[in-house]
Amino acid sequence: MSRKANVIKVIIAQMPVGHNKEATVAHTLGEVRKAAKANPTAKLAILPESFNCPYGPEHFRKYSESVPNGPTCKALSNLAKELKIYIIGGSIMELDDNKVYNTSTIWGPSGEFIGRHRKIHLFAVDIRKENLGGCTFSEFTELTAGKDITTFEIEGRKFGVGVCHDIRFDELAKIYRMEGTEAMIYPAAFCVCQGPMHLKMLQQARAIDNGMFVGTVCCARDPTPEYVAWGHSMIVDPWGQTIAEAGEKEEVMMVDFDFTKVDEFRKQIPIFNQRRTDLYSLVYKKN
Ligand SMILES: O=C(O)CCC(=O)C(=O)O
Repeated sequence: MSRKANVIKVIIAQMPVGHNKEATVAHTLGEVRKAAKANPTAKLAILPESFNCPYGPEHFRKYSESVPNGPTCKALSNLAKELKIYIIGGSIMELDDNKVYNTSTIWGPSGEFIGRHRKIHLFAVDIRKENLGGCTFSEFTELTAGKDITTFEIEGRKFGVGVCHDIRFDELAKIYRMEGTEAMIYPAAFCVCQGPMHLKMLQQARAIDNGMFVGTVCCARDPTPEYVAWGHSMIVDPWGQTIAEAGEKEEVMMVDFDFTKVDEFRKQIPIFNQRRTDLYSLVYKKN
């Protein structure tokens, strides 16, 4: 068996999303290119949720395209090949058989399509909170939910992918843990209401529950649309410590995922093996 990497350097690209899809994609991928050239040891780049489409149900179908052969996918594939890195392409709106999915695509260093994660838990809330402005939003009118979990490996370390609201479901993260995942990545678009309340705590909870890295890569703040993104992309280590956090604006961070922390946490706090599976169980009903 090949040796597992101890540290994997990752580019976290918190980017703004405009109304001109081509221009947004070109800008985002250009910033990733700059970061990768300045940091040639980076192995993976991650983009935000809905990174080429303003986050609102009225836009989803209009901006949707086919996976893996649409124009945004081609651009992601070409960039991965040019830079010889892995890319988790945030998410885009995928059109398939007249249905629209919120889909994260994953690309390998030869530009190959490794897989897709269709957001499993569609987002719908109606929150009223003094001082935070509240949030009423639903993806259910426009989107279809995915059914499958998605993992892939870089140098012997297993990454799992969810999309934004998927992070609220501890069962899903546990299933990924049962599949051997060591880092969960959630391209996200938390807004200014739930972001400050929950984003960090959710990441810490999923990380400590499962002894794994948990990363969110979010859209940068644009105060003009109805849905105002919180920004604050963040990487939390298996011990629940925040090792990187962006502000609210466009920002590219370089983050070392030191996987020896996963090994240490799992050895020193062996809760996964202490589960009372004689008393309870969690089952992934694979389709
Ligand atoms: O779960 C939340 O509060 C936010 C989720 C979200 O913004 C999304 O799924 O895009």
